Amino acid sequence: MSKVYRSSRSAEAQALSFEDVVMTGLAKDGGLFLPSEIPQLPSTFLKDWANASFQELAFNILRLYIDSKEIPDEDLKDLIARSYSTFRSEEVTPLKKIDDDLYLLELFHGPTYAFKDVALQFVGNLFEYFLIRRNAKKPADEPRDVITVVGATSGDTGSAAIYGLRGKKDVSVFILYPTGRISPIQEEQMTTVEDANVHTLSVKGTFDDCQDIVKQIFGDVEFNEKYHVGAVNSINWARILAQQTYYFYSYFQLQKTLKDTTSKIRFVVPSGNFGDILAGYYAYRMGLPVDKLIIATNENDILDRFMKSGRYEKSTEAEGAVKATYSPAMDIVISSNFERLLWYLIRDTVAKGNDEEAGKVLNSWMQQLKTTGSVVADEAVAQAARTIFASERVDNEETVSTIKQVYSTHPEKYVLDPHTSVGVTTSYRFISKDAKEDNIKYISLSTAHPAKFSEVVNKALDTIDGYSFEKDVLPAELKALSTKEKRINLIDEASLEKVKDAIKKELKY
Ligand SMILES: Cc1ncc(COP(=O)(O)O)c(C=O)c1O
Ligand SMILES: N[C@@H](CCOP(=O)(O)O)C(=O)O
Repeated sequence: MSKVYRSSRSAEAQALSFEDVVMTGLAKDGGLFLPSEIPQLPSTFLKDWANASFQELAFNILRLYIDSKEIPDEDLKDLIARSYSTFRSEEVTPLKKIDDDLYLLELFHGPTYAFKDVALQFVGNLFEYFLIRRNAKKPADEPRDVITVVGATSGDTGSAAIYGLRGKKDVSVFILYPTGRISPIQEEQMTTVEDANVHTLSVKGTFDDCQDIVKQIFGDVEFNEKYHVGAVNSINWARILAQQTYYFYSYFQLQKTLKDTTSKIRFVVPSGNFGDILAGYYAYRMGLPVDKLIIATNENDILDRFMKSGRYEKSTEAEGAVKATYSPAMDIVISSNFERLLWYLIRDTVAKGNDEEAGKVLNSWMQQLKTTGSVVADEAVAQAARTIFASERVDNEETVSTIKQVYSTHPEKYVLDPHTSVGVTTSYRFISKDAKEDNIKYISLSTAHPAKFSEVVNKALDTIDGYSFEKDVLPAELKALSTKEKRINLIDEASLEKVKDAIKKELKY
């Protein structure tokens, strides 16, 4: 059972608790925290867990990673119950049949209509739980423990983090987003929240610039000591952990629908920062019978190129600049969580099972990536990735045409969001190559509600008779946002100092 965490870049194992890892976010050496051993599922889990609710499954999985001395059973159950009581679907993440071989895992039934809610509702409650416990032990004359959350978003993490943390005592939230590169509804979701502990910074630059500034803030010892910086991005291990539940839940849901336990199950995941699919990798390593994890990228295709060539490098076009695509939340060049996967792959191959050596090799690769923009992985590492992962790249035109095709052929006129469409396009490419006797079923992750991306959805569907965005797609709750006042704080340059100054100005200490 894994209870010890280490940094992906450090040679030394650090005996860190789950609480340390969650509250610290990023390791001091710039690496990501990961469990050195991945816990294994009980041998009877396929039978025992098959009929569990989402909440029961979440408990079973989290319990394998979090010691009951750190969070007792009763408290963990309460955290889980509160985190998923805010979802509009009783199942939390229901499965929807699209075709005989294709199912959509709808992850957008939380407060902000994006998959991030599944983890960030829980992470918000976790921060609060740890802070209440820490402060309860403090004498009245000592300063209270606080946390200053600093996060970067390409649109969805920001609002999900804000809705997970708004109004929470001793927590301040600062979300950086790239000016003009998120959808209007995403900006409204973040900037219309009135709680005094919530702040947004619209930064002139790309998501990668924002993510880079956030990582630099974590590396700033003085700033960190004063403000106690915390992470809501998927660099925070708790995000990856909480996302594992829906792989298990959908696996069992599909098995029940199929009544044929011999089917192979593949997950297709629209990917950017690699946090969502990485949760699937942990589920697989724990023992969930997954046939393949398929990475679906948009035209920002660093992950697809790695899978095909073993080279992890920024695009050769325009010095690796990010492209603005129809699936903007995935407009990311460097996928921060890919580092966690590389650590396991390196350890299992070139480092011959040695944790310290894996950290050393990965550290040198990450330095090389930073300085030259490119790393060539050992063939053994690339091969190890290919044993479970596959990938495809989807362009804007295909994204739009799949939205149109699914709407036109599905009996309920199902509307995909553009990120989900990248996954569905990828799924159809695989399905077209499968033989019937392969007996493969695809679960494609639906990562956001289509209403968040009106421009692309309308581009696909506007010419179809009878289609109406307002009537068929837009929930009243999101429609109401446009009438609220936005608080926009512009940072005119992607500058660490300017962001730090903006945070200091708001916190006033
Ligand atoms: C709607 C949507 N789909 C897909 C992704 C990609 O997920 P990940 O960054 O975990 O790979 C994101 C952003 O993270 C997103 O917001
Ligand atoms: N697509 C994300 C980018 C941040 O990714 P994260 O999973 O690391 O928080 C977003 O929508 O903000």
